[in-house]
Amino acid sequence: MNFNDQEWISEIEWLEEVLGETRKQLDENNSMKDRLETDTRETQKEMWQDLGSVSISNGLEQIADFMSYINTMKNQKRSNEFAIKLEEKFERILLSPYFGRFDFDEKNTKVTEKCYIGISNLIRENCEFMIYDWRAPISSMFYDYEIGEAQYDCPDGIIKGEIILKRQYKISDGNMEYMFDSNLKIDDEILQNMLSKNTDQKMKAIVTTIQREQNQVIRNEAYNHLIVQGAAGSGKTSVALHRIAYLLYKHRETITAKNILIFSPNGIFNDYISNVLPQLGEDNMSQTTFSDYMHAALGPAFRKEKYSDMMEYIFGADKNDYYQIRVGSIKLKSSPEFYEILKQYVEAISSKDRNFKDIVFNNQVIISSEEIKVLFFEEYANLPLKRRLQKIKERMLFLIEPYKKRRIKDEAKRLVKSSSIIDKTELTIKSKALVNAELKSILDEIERMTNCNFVELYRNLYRSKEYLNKSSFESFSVEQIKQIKKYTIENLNAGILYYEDQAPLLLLKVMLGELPKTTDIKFVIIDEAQDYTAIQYDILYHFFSHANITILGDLNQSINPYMNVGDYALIEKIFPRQETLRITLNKSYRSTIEIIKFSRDILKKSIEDECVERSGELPQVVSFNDSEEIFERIIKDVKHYKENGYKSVGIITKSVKQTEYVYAQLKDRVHVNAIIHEDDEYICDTVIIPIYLAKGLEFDVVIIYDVNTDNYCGEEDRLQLYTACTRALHVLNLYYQGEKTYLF
Ligand SMILES: Nc1ncnc2c1ncn2[C@@H]1O[C@H](COP(=O)(O)OP(=O)(O)OP(=O)(O)O)[C@@H](O)[C@H]1O
Repeated sequence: MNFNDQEWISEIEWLEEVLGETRKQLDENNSMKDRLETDTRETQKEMWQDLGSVSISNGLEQIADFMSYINTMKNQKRSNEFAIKLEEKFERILLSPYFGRFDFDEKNTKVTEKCYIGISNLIRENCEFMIYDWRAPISSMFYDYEIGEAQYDCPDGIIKGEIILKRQYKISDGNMEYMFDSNLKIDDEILQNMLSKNTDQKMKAIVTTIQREQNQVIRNEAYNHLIVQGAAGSGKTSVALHRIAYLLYKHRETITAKNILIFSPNGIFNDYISNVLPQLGEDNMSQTTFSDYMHAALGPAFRKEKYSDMMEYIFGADKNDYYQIRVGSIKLKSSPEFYEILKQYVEAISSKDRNFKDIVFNNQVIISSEEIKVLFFEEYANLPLKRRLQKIKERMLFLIEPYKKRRIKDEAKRLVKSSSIIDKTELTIKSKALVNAELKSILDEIERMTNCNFVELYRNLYRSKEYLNKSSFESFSVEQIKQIKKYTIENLNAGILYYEDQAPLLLLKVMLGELPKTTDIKFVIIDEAQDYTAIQYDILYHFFSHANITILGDLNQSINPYMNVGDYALIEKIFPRQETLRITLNKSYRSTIEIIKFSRDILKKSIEDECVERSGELPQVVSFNDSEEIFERIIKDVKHYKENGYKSVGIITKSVKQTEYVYAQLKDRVHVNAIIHEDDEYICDTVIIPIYLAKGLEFDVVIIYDVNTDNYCGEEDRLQLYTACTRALHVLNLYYQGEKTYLF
């Protein structure tokens, strides 16, 4: 759209006014910061001068003075940190103060408000908003409405009116590059422009082009928990991070970034997303992986396998008999049936009579078996088993105590009479020792009745005939179940906890009441949600039942064929239904139409999802005579694409083993990097990487190494291949030698 001179001039004037106001506020802030720094130095100096004359006589008074200095310095530090944050904010505004504007006629008022939208608020002394933060209630209309009737929700209620103008800007280094009116939704032109760029850095903020359906997720607070299913590239991770920024703004009085925790697939991904919140002017939230969180909760016992080691085993190990048992074990323990059985098992052991016996000491019944049963089955029935048994044990020991004391006294008298002990300490030690020996069998009995050893209970599950049998697991043969049970017991005996046993053991601990809930985390984000099992969700819900949980995933990207959620209905059984909303994001933003179409064909199901109309090269599937020919082609490709301005090239393999092999072949012939550990740094360059570490990432160019029948041989490889293809923004090439996989 062309602007007449007057319109352009008034926009430039407004930009100057905004920049001028920002500079003024920046100067004021800087003067205040200087003053604060001087004050802090002065306080320190004064304190050391005063402390230099410490004396014993006025000690207390000086402690009070000292505390007062410390408090003053703490306040000065806080004010200083605040001033630094403000300085950063003003500097950000000077570079690009706003990216959008809409003019809003509020109903029943005669005023039209020009709302400029940027990363942060800019407010004049007279309280006029020169820029609204994109997260302010009024700003939601920028994302939700086109020209015409509009409304927004604010603390005073719903405000209705009409949007009469919508405009977008590109301002860099304080200069207006362009602006245009967008009468419809946030204009595809800007979006297309953003999406067609090459990735030259970690993940970026999308605040200027957030789409309406994405905005619904970012700002949704009507439900405690959200489950977001979104196609590959539909912006789930971006939405998750912008939601965090939104929550930090909305609840700034009560929460900080420390109260938000994101569960992501691995350290590479954590690194990849680490720039988004700082770009939005916020501190990064706490980040973890389920594996790390679980390992900490399980404690130091056992050699615990890492998630990536399990994945490597699944994709890289020889498929011998042992492999079949291991994979069977992973499948069985990740199944919804196993989850149900584990719950039934806990229910059963929690209500099983533990053969309670009378506690008799010195011919006196201290607590009868009937009384213990009343405690166990009635009085403490609402507590989880571990806590119930602990309380019963404490009660028994409490009841024994007076009898024990009396016996010690009697024994001491007897010793005085019958022996030559006169030393009081020796007498106490001896009489206590004698009574403790008498009590040994009783204490052993109490221990037997109240002991709750999780590992033993977990092991017993595999020893029992009742729980794990053919009738519960139709897709497993009797022999397979027998082998899995034996294999599990052997590993537990050897002190090894394979990844598939870790969540069940942890859930057992959780259900029996061993682990407390986490209360300082108020918002939890679970990304790549398809890769969690029902047991893992139950654990997360237990730990974070006080928090709001947002779950984002794509069932079509379940890269672990044996360990995944399978269906969100399972999660809805764990999270209270009335508090949980399921949302779908069905527009893809990442890839060209050609890549999206090619990838969707791999899924072999009809998908109605939309995509941004951006065209590029057709994906190439090329056959070669041997690996060496593939390597030569990859070398040519890397050079070609780099020369043509593409920044990131992902050479995706099946496993770490294959990544290492390809890297060894290429490293001296072309500039490449290899990512092989889950905690490696994200590299925006040419990288060779296994699929399971590449999930969530994206590359300008994706080359999938050797899509032959050896590497992609069965249905269990379909979703991996889909995930690999959908990592590409602009170019996708698939190379193979031998026979091409039948999957596409
Ligand atoms: N509204 C938007 N405006 C601009 N870019 C967007 C928008 N939404 C998503 N994108 C871009 O699309 C790409 C994919 O986004 P993101 O990684 O968040 O999607 P995802 O659903 O998590 O992907 P996947 O599940 O396939 O890993 C990113 O480059 C992101 O910047």
